[in-house]
Amino acid sequence: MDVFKINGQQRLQGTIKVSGAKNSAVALIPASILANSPVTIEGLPEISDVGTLKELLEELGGEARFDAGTMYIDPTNMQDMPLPNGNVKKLRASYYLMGAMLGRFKKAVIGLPGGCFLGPRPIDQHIKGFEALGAKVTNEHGAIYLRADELRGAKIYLDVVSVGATINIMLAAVKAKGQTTIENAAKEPEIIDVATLLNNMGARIKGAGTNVIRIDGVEELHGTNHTIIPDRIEAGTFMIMAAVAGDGITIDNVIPFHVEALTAKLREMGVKVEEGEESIFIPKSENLQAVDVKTLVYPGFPTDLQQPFSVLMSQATGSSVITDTIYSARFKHIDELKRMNASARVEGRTAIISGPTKLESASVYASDLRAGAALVLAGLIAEGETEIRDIYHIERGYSSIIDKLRGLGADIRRETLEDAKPIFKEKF
Ligand SMILES: CC(=O)N[C@H]1[C@@H](OP(=O)(O)OP(=O)(O)OC[C@H]2O[C@@H](n3ccc(=O)[nH]c3=O)[C@H](O)[C@@H]2O)O[C@H](CO)[C@@H](O)[C@@H]1O
Ligand SMILES: C=C(OP(=O)(O)O)C(=O)O
Repeated sequence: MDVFKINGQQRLQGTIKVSGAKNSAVALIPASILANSPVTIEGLPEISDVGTLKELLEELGGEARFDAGTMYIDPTNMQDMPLPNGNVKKLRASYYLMGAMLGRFKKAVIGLPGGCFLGPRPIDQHIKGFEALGAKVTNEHGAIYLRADELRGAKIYLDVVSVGATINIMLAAVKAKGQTTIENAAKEPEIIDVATLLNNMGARIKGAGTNVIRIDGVEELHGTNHTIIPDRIEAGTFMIMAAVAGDGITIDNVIPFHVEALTAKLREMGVKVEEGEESIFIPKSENLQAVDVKTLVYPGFPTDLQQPFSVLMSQATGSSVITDTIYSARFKHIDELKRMNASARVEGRTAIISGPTKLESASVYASDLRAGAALVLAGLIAEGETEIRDIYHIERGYSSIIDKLRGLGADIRRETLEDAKPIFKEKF
């Protein structure tokens, strides 16, 4: 069992480069299943979610090679193998195999997805979409069975604005007969990225990035080359790190427009954010002031940044409040931060954090991906050596994190501990 050890209170300086977006990568890779010739995706992050999806494509009989951020995928010999267990349980985004396989084979058997536990994460809107397109969908012993004689375009109104359902319905609809309309669609940049790949494969999708997406079905999709967008959540994590532990940090390979909600909150706290075309510079921050944050669907403040942001709140003067309107139980990191001397409490969907507090090192557990990111930030500013367990969560989403942080002067290393048993079990 590997852990991260961080010797805190080193001031960080320099340039850190953001990798390709995890939440695009995990949809772009399954989208390749729909092509009748090879697809190449460039700029992919080297994270375990990408490795797991590569293995899943291979389980389907596809050929996939991954080298230096570029994945070559030949989907021509893939078959509709059932995937009820195993790798599908390791990540949330295995649900995209449902839409992609339904679109290509008109049938699929996919185990219910894994990923971070943040409260209930139903997939009823995905299923509603597949059924509207003509699929019969059943849940048998924890696996979803999908089958359609023919997929026909339909008008689908999402009851909940869902990133996953929006992309999954796009994947299933691109080869359906006729027009599909997704109303109340999610608008995240990753949805535009997936639509761009699909359109370059020959699909006809309009409106991605707005709340109404129209898809005119086509007979065939072909291979293409695609370069992924930068990861706005990784960029945001580094911006927060720069505000809390930096002596001047440039975040490179970021689209400043994608992180505007965070930039606005940082400025409200007193952080200076200097935007370039594809970079952001944050000088040393002083006299941070408490703020309140409410997570919302894009372009609102992302739920995926509220956990790292809570560390910054612990260093601000006054009482800050975070309300997570997307997930009901995304506060497991708060107990771990309290072990490090943070002054915080959780009330329902809200965390109240008072500061500024001097954080102290402790042995802590990453209960999920962004909880892990929050603990890394806390370890960077804490006095003494912090040990973070269950780091496999962090490695689902942060590419080369040790090397990147060391490049700024952080004292962080990975160590193997024989006795470290994970306490937050993966949801297999
Ligand atoms: C792989 C990926 O892209 N993961 C992201 C994606 O997750 P994911 O796609 O799972 O999140 P959704 O946008 O679907 O979920 C948003 C909200 O809708 C609810 N819901 C969703 C689907 C459904 O069928 N029924 C339903 O009730 C969820 O419980 C949640 O409260 O968007 C989340 C919200 O920005 C991010 O935190 C995740 O990092
Ligand atoms: C919740 C997240 O990921 P996933 O949906 O893959 O579990 C995340 O990226 O913060």
